[in-house]
Amino acid sequence: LPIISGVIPPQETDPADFKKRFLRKIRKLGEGNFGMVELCLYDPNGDQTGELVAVKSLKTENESSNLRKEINTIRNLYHENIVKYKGICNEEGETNIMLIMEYLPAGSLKDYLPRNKSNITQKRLLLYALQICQGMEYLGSQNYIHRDLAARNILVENESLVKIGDFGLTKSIKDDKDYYKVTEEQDSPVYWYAPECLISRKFYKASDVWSFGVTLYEIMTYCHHENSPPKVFLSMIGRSNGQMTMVRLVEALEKGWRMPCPDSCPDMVYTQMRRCWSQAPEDRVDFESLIKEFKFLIS
Ligand SMILES: C=Cc1cc(F)c(CN2CC[C@](CC#N)(n3cc(C(N)=O)c(NC(=O)OC)n3)[C@H](F)C2)cc1O
Repeated sequence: LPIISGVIPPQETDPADFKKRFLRKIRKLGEGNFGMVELCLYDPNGDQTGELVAVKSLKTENESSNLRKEINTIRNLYHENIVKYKGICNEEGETNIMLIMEYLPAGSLKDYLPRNKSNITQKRLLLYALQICQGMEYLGSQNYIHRDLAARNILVENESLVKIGDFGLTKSIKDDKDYYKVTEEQDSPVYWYAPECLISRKFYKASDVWSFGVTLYEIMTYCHHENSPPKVFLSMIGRSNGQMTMVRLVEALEKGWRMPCPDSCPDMVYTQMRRCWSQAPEDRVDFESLIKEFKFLIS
């Protein structure tokens, strides 16, 4: 039979391969040390019928190895509480690769909670806490340590679903060690860091549990800027210059000082925070136990 004329088989195109010429920058969503995340319209038909995506790119090229590691991390993560990888844009040779992710217009909990405080119940806050623990338990099961868990990196899909949205500092601990040793001097989010991270720059999965406790504190205060962890710590340790701040923070934590129970936060929830903030990593609760606790508190 002659080939039916006029029927051209669709070109086999890889949906994860984004062409730079079809990416239209709309606005910046965030800024990091070495790069940024921008809202873009991917519009191959050139008629505004394309889809909105979040694009992470680098300011300088020398960080591309970090971004490549982040891409290889997020592309292999499949969980409802982890932001979806969509693909990469990798043209003009190998230099400036870009990570394309799904766009969640409601933004992070840091944006969402203060704006919607009046119609978010405490039970809903505990649902978000549960979902973050479920995403983190999955991340740990893949032998990754997040190292930057905070409300600013949790995205809101809708009022009943949140996702871990950024993996810029995530490290794999696949080989023999059970910790990651910080090498680069990032201006680290010290107020979310466990003592062992501040003292020996070692990150364990239990260090992510500590950061989750700080994130839970943010959630229970609806991310109100007056109660932000930096403000609360600085009000306790007093203002000082950069280096001294770290020293005073470590001293306060070693003396057992912890952030106080936020107003209107139930004791049973504050108890979970304190279980995340045990001085020794091995004494901290794990995400599996936290999931059971939040399921009970929500039921
Ligand atoms: C190069 C490194 C680097 C650069 C950065 F800008 C940041 C900081 N950035 C992280 C991604 C971010 C917050 C999260 N999670 N976000 C993602 C979405 C989305 N996928 O929709 C979104 N949406 C939104 O704001 O809608 C109104 N915000 C926000 F851009 C901050 C971290 C970095 O490591």
